Amino acid sequence: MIRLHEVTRRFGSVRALDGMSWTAAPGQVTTLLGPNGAGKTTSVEIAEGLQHADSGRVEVLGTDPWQAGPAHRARVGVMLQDGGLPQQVRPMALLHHLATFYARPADVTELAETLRIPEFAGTTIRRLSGGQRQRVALAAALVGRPDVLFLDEPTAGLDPHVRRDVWSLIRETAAAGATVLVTTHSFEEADRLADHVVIVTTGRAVAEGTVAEVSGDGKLEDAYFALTELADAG
Ligand SMILES: Nc1ncnc2c1ncn2[C@@H]1O[C@H](COP(=O)(O)OP(=O)(O)OP(=O)(O)O)[C@@H](O)[C@H]1O
Repeated sequence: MIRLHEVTRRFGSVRALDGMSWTAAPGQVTTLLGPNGAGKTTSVEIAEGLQHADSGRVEVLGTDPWQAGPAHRARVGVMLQDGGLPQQVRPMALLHHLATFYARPADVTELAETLRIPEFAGTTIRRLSGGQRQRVALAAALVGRPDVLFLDEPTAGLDPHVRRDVWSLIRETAAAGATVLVTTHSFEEADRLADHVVIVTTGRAVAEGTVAEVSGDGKLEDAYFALTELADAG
């Protein structure tokens, strides 16, 4: 479970988070949608324990992530946009190495096959294409079989086959009981994946619920534009 309640975070005069509240439940995919600068990355980094909140309450797996120790962090998987991967290593060597950090890691061979990593297993990470690198970053986030998984735009730049496989892998991860949080700018991705949608703008959540609840009688896209334009005007 991830829970943010009335969280604030300032950078100088910028109020990145201005009373941000949302939740993400186990066994569900929650997608966070919102314009550039709305506060998605800041709220996710706070939930990951990489940044602290100025005020408000943050709880992940029953713990304040900023105070949490290594046992908590081992239960959390993170996929960052630019990967943060070592450059001179081949993908399988990296994944086998990461698996040794966990008590009950995923089956590395199976995980790699699902993400079609064997296609480029002989290439060092430095020489991979953006999409290939992203697949390795996703495998790295999943190898510890995390209870909470944070994915930042997981399918941006992926080809349609791989995107479809990544979507089913994300659904399977949630079906196995994990709390999965996905930030995205894709309405299609939110429609396909989300059990729960949160729309954020100017540092606050302005809607939260199932796709049907948030969309009302129209499409998710229409609700998004109405809600984010309304908040900007206010
Ligand atoms: N370290 C920082 N120093 C100064 N300002 C920051 C910092 N981090 C974030 N901000 C500001 O806080 C606001 C929210 O940024 P954030 O990265 O959370 O937005 P986002 O919703 O993730 O945007 P995007 O869709 O572009 O990734 C922005 O105005 C951003 O410029």
